[in-house]
Amino acid sequence: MKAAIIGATGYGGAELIRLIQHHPYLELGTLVSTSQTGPVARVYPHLSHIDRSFEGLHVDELCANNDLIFLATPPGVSSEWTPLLAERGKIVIDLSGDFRLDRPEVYQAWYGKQPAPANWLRRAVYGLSEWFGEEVKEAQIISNPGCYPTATLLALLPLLQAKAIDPSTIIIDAKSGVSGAGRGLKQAMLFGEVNENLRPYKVDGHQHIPEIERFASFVAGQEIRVNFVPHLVPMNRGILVTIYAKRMNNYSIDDLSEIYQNHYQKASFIRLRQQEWPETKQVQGSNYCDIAWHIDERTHQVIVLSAIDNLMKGAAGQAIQNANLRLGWPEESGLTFSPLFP
Ligand SMILES: NC(=O)C1=CN([C@@H]2O[C@H](COP(=O)(O)OP(=O)(O)OC[C@H]3O[C@@H](n4cnc5c(N)ncnc54)[C@H](OP(=O)(O)O)[C@@H]3O)[C@@H](O)[C@H]2O)C=CC1
Ligand SMILES: CC(=O)N[C@@H](CCC(=O)OP(=O)(O)O)C(=O)O
Repeated sequence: MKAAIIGATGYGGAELIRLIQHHPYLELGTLVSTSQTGPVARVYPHLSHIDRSFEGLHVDELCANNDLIFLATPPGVSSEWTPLLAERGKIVIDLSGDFRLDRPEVYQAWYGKQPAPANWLRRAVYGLSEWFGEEVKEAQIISNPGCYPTATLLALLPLLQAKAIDPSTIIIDAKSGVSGAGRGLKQAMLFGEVNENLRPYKVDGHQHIPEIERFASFVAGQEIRVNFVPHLVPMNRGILVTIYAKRMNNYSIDDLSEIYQNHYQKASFIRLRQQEWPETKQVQGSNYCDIAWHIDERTHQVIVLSAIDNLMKGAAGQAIQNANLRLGWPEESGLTFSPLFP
């Protein structure tokens, strides 16, 4: 199966190239760039062993030469291209936020971009693989989750489903490495401004809030609002979220362990850590999500920690996991390598 990448010059695109190159069933198809032509090595010297070039975006040619199309493009791009590709029968996996929200006005409010038409939004399946894998198997448009929502929802959903926490008390404290912001030049991402700095941002509203609330509400069966504050950390890769919520129904730490074990017993990429706290270094370069939990018996507060690599489980790794599910291959195909350590 040939897989094209639109946005192949970005960080998500480069990670997809790396993963597809080692995939047992996928082959690199067209590598689309709207700004670059010429060899991949000119943009990414670390990929100089890959004898391929970037090409412009020509829809008919792209669809004729590829089976599967990944979009790793900024917000507002996929909403335009996905309908054209899907109408030509292609499977589309979108790494951007364009198809994660079901209501166009909500997308417009949080992303400030023109949304895809509502009927197209409804056709997309949310690719949080461990929760919606059965739907992904049948989907033509797979909307890959955001990096923060992936780390957050994987930790939060089992507790919401089990009614182990009070849904009105959820606080999500999140931290990300700089690759989460993409490869584009931005003054705020200069070494001198990021190094030795810990920066909260979008405290007054991050675009991942409605995505987290949509799927938390769906699983809990009630409308949920969360507090979410992201921080930029001077490291390349990784996300760590710490979630706080009030315990309900007097659940014990053993009950929480049982909830997580029951839910994730068959999930190859979820590593449940008991009394060992997740760290970004322990998942770096891999598709794992490490989750641990604790109850403060004095305050009745549940504390859950979750770590992923934002470019892997938070983007390209999960996109490949979804391609595997969709195409009927073992879910782990091309993703079984261990984290890079140290
Ligand atoms: N970085 C991360 O950790 C994560 C990113 N995401 C999402 O994935 C998507 C890609 O992210 P990332 O790789 O980091 O971003 P980058 O900024 O690194 O790359 C985006 C790429 O999109 C291409 N592009 C820009 N404008 C257009 C356009 N109008 N039409 C077609 N292609 C265009 C650019 O390539 P060129 O100019 O060569 O065409 C660019 O290389 C984004 O939506 C992001 O929000 C999701 C989860 C995690
Ligand atoms: C560190 C950093 O800047 N991270 C980005 C991650 C967003 C992202 O990946 O975009 P989607 O909305 O498409 O998921 C941010 O917080 O905006």
